[in-house]
Amino acid sequence: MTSPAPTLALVQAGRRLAGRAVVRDLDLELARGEVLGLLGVNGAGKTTTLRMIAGVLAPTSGSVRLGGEDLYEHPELARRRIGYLPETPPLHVELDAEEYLRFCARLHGVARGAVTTAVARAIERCELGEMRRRPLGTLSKGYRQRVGVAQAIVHEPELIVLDEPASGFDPVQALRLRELVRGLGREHAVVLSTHVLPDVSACCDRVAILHRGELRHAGEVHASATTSLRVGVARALRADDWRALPMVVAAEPLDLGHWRVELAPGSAIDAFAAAVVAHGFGLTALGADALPLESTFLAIAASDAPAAVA
Ligand SMILES: Nc1ncnc2c1ncn2[C@@H]1O[C@H](COP(=O)(O)OP(=O)(O)OP(=O)(O)O)[C@@H](O)[C@H]1O
Repeated sequence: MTSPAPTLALVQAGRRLAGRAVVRDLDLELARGEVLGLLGVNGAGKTTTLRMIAGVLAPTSGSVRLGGEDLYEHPELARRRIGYLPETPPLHVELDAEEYLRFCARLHGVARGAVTTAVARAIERCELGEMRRRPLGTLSKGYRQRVGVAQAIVHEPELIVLDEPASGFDPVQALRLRELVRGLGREHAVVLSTHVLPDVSACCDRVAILHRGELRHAGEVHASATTSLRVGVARALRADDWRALPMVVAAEPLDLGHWRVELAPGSAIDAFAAAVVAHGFGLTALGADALPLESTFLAIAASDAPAAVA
């Protein structure tokens, strides 16, 4: 039996703009139930990639496939089965959120009788209830962005593509957005471009890092998180003190009372915590260290040497 085609597949996809190869030879796959974070410095090619994935920009080489079907041989797929939040949401300022979302739902092929329920669900998920009757032109940037997310999900698409969705959000809204994206990722395939590394750690299963139009890194967000920990201790320690714990392969101080500790692959975190306590270090905090993603990103951003694709 052949396995089903992934929700999204980029096969050697590339795009030239103004005579220049802006994105080259991208190979990526994404299944329903996964959230992919697309990272890259300004100009890396994220928006161009998202536009190809969303079906609004044709690749000039390779292909983009939705459930195994070429998006450019079947352009109607994008309208019904993909939801896209571009950098600037295409809002009709004179409409209110409810009217606009009804319009979007119909445009994306939601049956007339199902529109009211679909719009109510999108309004609830994006917490737009209080604002649903206000003309879009009078909403704050954060609320307009929420309406932009709502139009991308109102038709329950298989694939949701979000370009910088947290742009204009205050910190509370940004945290809520993380929860929303995680929730969407349980039922859909989600691609999210962002500059915010903690957003990727918090709500993505996988990460792809673009640099100068090439995929420089692709892998699991949490693949190495269990071996790199941020540990708080009450006792003043030297790096050598950590050698007493058999599972520790490296330790470096971060600030007074905090260490980054690398564990040998396969080490159990509860055994490590027990050892820290048994040695009387005075454990005050223990958490996953976000550094692997951050250091990978910074190394790629700083260097033009090709890096491994995991
Ligand atoms: N229409 C266009 N014509 C020519 N070049 C373009 C066009 N659109 C984008 N580019 C170039 O392609 C490259 C990638 O742009 P893109 O917007 O995809 O990057 P990005 O990673 O999304 O950047 P940012 O984080 O700043 O939004 C940039 O060098 C940009 O100048």
